[in-house]
Amino acid sequence: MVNWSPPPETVKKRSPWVQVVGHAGNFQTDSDGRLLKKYCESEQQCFLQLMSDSLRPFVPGYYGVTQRDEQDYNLMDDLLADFDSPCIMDCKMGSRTYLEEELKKARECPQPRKDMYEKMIAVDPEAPTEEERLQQAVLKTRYMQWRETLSSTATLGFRIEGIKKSDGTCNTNFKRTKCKDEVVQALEDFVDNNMLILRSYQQRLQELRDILEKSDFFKAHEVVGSSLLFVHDVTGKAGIWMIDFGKTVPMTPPLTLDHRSPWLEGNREDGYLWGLDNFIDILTTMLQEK
Ligand SMILES: Nc1ncnc2c1ncn2[C@@H]1O[C@H](COP(=O)(O)OP(=O)(O)OP(=O)(O)O)[C@@H](O)[C@H]1O
Ligand SMILES: O=P(O)(O)O[C@@H]1[C@H](O)[C@H](O)[C@@H](OP(=O)(O)O)[C@H](OP(=O)(O)O)[C@H]1O
Repeated sequence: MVNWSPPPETVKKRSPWVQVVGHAGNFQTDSDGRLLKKYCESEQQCFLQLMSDSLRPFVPGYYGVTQRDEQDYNLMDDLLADFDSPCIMDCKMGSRTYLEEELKKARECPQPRKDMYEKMIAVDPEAPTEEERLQQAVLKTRYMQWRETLSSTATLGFRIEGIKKSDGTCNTNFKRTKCKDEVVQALEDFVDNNMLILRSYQQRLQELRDILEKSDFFKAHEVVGSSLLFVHDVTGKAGIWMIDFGKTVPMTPPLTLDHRSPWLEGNREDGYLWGLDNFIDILTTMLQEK
């Protein structure tokens, strides 16, 4: 028997997976270019529906639930697997980052959080109210609203959460990146002024918008806290995918959302498409000005 192995140059090197932002300890990798994310039932329900929705090309492939060390995980494609030392950006979409349900619960049973108070004063010691200062704690919804107005979430309907460059540097210090000029600067730095990459991203976002406007899944879900993951590498390859459906919840039929109308409590609008429109406009202006 002859043992054959391919010549070294044809063996594809897989870049190791890296997490840009999000909860620490939520992910594990496997050897097949797949990722395990701690099981969340609502996320599983979304993935199951997305696999037969028109949005399928814009989300990681989903392979069901798996167990490791007695913990359940949702198994999905590692979107970085086909890239060579990728640059990665996580942008949280929408004008609201907490569910209406969370607001209701916070009113019925307020649970002020000390960790969020600490995170708040680390950024702005003046931000807490007198009452919050006395309690040394803030409600989660209050913290989330504060984060929205401090960043571009409230004014543009999306915000940059983190950027990891191909040289390994990682920046998650975007809490105060709010106005258009600051967003543009961060985007220019992310693509290293490569207009071909920027054009690919603009086209991919336009394709995504076309599909979102027709998707049955999207119409029927409040999409909160979900991100777009931007990935490109030195070969010029670039892609964008929707990730994180932990707070994407179904509307009660026949209710639907347009994802552009301003949020008024009770209407459950999330501002996702409003944010995407703004994102596309920003990229278009950047390309015109070059
Ligand atoms: N399918 C994927 N392929 C590659 N990287 C991924 C994938 N899903 C998530 N990631 C990485 O993990 C990070 C966190 O992902 P995600 O938002 O799903 O986690 P989370 O813990 O639910 O976050 P949050 O704190 O916003 O709730 C992303 O920024 C990205 O770097
Ligand atoms: O980015 P920050 O400022 O660190 O704040 C976190 C961020 O808003 C996460 O999206 C949120 O998790 P969810 O989206 O799952 O609500 C988390 O809440 P948590 O601490 O309750 O997990 C916050 O602490």
